[in-house]
Amino acid sequence: ERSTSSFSYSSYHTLEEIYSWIDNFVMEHSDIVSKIQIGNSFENRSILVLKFSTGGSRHPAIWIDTGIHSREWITHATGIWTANKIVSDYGKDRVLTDILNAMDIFIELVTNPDGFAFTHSMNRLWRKNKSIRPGIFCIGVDLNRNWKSGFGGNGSNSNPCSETYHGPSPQSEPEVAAIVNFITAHGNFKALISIHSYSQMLMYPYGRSLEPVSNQRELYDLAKDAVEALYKVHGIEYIFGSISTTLYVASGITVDWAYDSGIKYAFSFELRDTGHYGFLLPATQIIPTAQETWMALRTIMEHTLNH
Ligand SMILES: O=C(NO)N[C@@H](Cc1ccccc1)C(=O)O
Ligand SMILES: [Zn+2]
Repeated sequence: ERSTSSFSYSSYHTLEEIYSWIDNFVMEHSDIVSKIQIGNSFENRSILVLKFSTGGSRHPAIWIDTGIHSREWITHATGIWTANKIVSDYGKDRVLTDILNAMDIFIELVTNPDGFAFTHSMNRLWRKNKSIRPGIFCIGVDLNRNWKSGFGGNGSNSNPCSETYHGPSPQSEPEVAAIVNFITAHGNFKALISIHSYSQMLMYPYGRSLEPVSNQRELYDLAKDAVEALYKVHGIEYIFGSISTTLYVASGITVDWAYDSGIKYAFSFELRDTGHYGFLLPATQIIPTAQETWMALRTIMEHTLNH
């Protein structure tokens, strides 16, 4: 494909189609978007991040990742629509324009490229990455258990055959190490949003313990505003709260690492639905899901800009 005009935002796409869309998208919006390769996956695929910036050297930044769990296809699709929404609304939407005039936005659309390719080729419900190690007879690490913060704790599993296997050590997986290195080197991230599906929840740290974070009240109020903005679009109801109290205890997760690294606005979404279709959400729900999720993301980014 030579342009994004033929790309269907209401369909699910393969890894190759998404990477080709990224190249066209960057070419068509080179004034505001650039592509950064932050590393390579275990099977040596490029790990790509879209940077949205209106200039400046080190603007305070916002991180969004989708697809850390490869079977959660609605998240990549939502990320792609969101990327296009940002370039479409810049200069038109006052709030977004203010955000991008002062901050940079980084979106990693395919955070687990090896697993994503595998969901298209062999196993639609694959969750983990595809790492293999000598003497270990099950494949893959849960990339949402491989982070340093609380690594190996309750709500992660030391059995390599488990869907929540935390891996041999923190950041052992190249897909996690690439993000840690990038965000740490940048040093000026103010918000991180890691997007999963499904359950219709908006959550904040901690996952590793029931202990409230220091700015818990602020995160609660912000999550409440965000899910109200989401609800107004299509009437979809989200619940919200800390991960450990809203969902379950989970250790070694992205948002706990982000929070402990000083990123005080750290959130994790669980997008549609509540289990009717689950991971197999029909493509007809991609755009409605992305539209409502955008209003929540925009609320979180606006708050980050103003605090
Ligand atoms: O995989 C899913 N949902 O996608 N369940 C998530 C729930 C979750 C989400 C965010 C942080 C911690 C835990 C998991 O990794 O267990
Ligand atoms: Zn997930």
